[in-house]
Amino acid sequence: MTLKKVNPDLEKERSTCTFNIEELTNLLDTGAHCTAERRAVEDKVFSVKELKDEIPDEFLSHKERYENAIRKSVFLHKVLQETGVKRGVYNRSDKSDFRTTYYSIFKDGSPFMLQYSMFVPTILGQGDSEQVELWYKRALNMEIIGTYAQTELGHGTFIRGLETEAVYDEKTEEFILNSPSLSSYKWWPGGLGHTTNYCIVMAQLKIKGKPYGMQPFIVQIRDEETHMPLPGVKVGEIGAKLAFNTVNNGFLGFEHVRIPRRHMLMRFSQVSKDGKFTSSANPKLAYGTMVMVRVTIVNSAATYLSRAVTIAIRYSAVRHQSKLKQNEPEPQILDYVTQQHKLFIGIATSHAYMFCSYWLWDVYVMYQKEQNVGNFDRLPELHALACCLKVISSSDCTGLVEKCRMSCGGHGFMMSSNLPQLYGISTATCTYEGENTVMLLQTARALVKAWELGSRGRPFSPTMSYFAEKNVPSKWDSSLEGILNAFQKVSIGKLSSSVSSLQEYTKSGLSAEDAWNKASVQLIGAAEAWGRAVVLSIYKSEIERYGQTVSPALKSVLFDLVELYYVHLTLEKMGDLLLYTQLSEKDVVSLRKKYEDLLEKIRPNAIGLVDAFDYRDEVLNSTLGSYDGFAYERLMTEAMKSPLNAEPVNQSFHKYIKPLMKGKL
Ligand SMILES: CCCCCCCCCCCCCCCCC/C=C/C(=O)SCCNC(=O)CCNC(=O)[C@H](O)C(C)(C)COP(=O)(O)OP(=O)(O)OC[C@H]1O[C@@H](n2cnc3c(N)ncnc32)[C@H](O)[C@@H]1OP(=O)(O)O
Ligand SMILES: Cc1cc2nc3c(=O)[nH]c(=O)nc-3n(C[C@H](O)[C@H](O)[C@H](O)COP(=O)(O)OP(=O)(O)OC[C@H]3O[C@@H](n4cnc5c(N)ncnc54)[C@H](O)[C@@H]3O)c2cc1C
Repeated sequence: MTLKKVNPDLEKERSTCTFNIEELTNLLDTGAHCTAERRAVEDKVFSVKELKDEIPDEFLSHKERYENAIRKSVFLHKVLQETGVKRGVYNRSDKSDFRTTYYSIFKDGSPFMLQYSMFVPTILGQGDSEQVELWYKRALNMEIIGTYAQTELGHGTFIRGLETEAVYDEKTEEFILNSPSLSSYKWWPGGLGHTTNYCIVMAQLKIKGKPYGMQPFIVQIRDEETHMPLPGVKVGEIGAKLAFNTVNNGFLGFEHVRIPRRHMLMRFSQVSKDGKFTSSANPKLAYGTMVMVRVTIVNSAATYLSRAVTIAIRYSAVRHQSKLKQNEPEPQILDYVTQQHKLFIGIATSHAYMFCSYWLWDVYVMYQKEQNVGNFDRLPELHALACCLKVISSSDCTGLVEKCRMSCGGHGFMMSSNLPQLYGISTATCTYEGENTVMLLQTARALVKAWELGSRGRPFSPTMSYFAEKNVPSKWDSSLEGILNAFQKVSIGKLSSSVSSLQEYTKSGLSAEDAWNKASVQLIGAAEAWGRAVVLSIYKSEIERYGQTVSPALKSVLFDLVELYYVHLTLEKMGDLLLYTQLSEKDVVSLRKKYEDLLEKIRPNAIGLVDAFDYRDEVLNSTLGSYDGFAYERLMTEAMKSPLNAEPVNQSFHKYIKPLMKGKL
């Protein structure tokens, strides 16, 4: 099929863009040098023919998909090694550490994913210098391939309830790993099924019968030559899932498997040869990898959404349907304001979380530096931020990815659109690395503690400082500052009500735990409200900061999106605002008009805004979202790849249908 260069609809759209697309790309990539570096890596990666799929993945069997994913993972590793990309070392954004490039090769994840995302970072974060020297090099060279094995069949959320044991035997200076029950089997770790030969096992340390809490151990599970499971190791794959079907998530059980003492990662806690335990300065340091991954999820969530919204907006610009005016041709569906309502918030939300993720990453890096000199003061706030922003970014972005899929009508249901797969990998972020409700409850725990300490005169940490302000009623103000203040009032109101309920429930005789459980719906509301106030504040302040360095044309568009985000959220959360602020019906009417004006203002820049995410066709992997906009041609080309289309009549006709038709069954 010969294609014209670009669909005229998209050509027209690109001509109405009011800002410099490259300037926005550089800003989103955290610098022009990051864009250049990313494009150079992409040029290299996408020129490798072995990394291209001849048959779409969805037409392969489960086993074939796994084998194909392994083949590509190996080629990709080689290419990334040649380009000098540091695997296992995170950066501020998915794009600048090439996660996005990496994942464009696998629509459903890679079996090496956990090697890079958690195995190597845990060695770096939890190993002492000697252990890092030994294991990091081996892992980087792929001499060993590992995963992070924490979750068990019986427990994921409740880490203290994990059952896998590591019992120290001082006679042999070894730990004995054991899985005492079916529910203690590790369940979920990526790559564990048939890919990894080592793993970090989080297990309950016991010395002379005394428990010392969960600690990380590096455990060999397969022979380095034959890849056979080692004696006492029971390992396999957990089966088909909603997504992540090429990640090779696995199960693992131990029958008294012995490992050397120095295989416990000992940066923070140590066990001496004679079985003396030295505790870390803060027992929660063993949970450090989870904090780091939660921080990175905020950017991943924004990136998944930016891919989905690019596909949906490009498709909406080339798709014509129905009639707006009787005597005119069918309009582009992007001209329907309801379509703009579904999609433009996707661009703004992606920006909001991207800019917040850069800020959060900087907070994390700052904490790391302080932690290295024994200062853990920032950890409680960082933990609360990582939990809460992980939750609202993953749930908002996943909801909007699904909205993007539905906004493409029937074609959004096609696997070749890549929207179902994007939904799959996005919704997984709501569960992994801490289930979202549980993470909100962790956030609420930190907020209630801060509130109670604050009421006794203790200072609030920076993102909670507004708790100190008196919640006095003031006139509604629709400026950005006014809306931010209003959301802070909602946050204070919800937290204050939750704390009152907790106090009332305990006063009425409930235990602290029962009171907490009874008030927990309110508590997760308070946690979410704090997260909203943080995101509104950081998104605005980051754009104000960048606004001073970018061109006036770009600054104006960036603020259109900030305003859209603010007004959209105000209308969405109207109930809360009516309860806790002076918002009136008149204000709502004028905000609705403001919202409609903003959609109209953003409309000419819609394609420019998604082009600025700078996703090559190979990254989007979508029949609907390609840069040239030839969606129908691509849909047909992909349909022809269905194995059923290889022959005009399928054998099942002769075997079953014909006898049925002839009444000969
Ligand atoms: C680089 C180039 C090449 C390209 C390749 C790139 C590839 C990279 C791809 C990257 C993509 C990323 C994909 C990642 C894939 C991830 C796959 C998934 C992995 C997992 O899911 S691993 C398992 C995760 N599991 C969890 O998250 C479990 C959740 N549960 C918990 O975290 C906890 O148990 C809890 C938070 C629920 C707490 O439970 P509990 O009540 O038991 O708590 P405690 O009583 O023990 O403690 C409460 C106090 O401790 C503080 N606390 C809790 N957690 C932390 C923490 N992590 N840090 C600091 N402090 C913590 C609380 O605040 C409490 O403090 P207080 O003072 O007592 O109030
Ligand atoms: C795609 C994917 C990849 C994963 N990869 C890995 C991996 O590589 N390594 C690894 O170790 N793990 C991995 N996991 C496991 C993951 O971390 C856990 O599934 C997650 O932490 C949730 O724990 P759970 O499954 O035990 O859920 P549960 O805790 O059983 O949650 C079930 C329900 O109970 C509720 N609930 C639980 N506790 C509470 C509470 N205290 N208060 C209120 N409600 C509660 C939850 O809100 C939820 O509604 C992965 C999971 C997925 C889906």
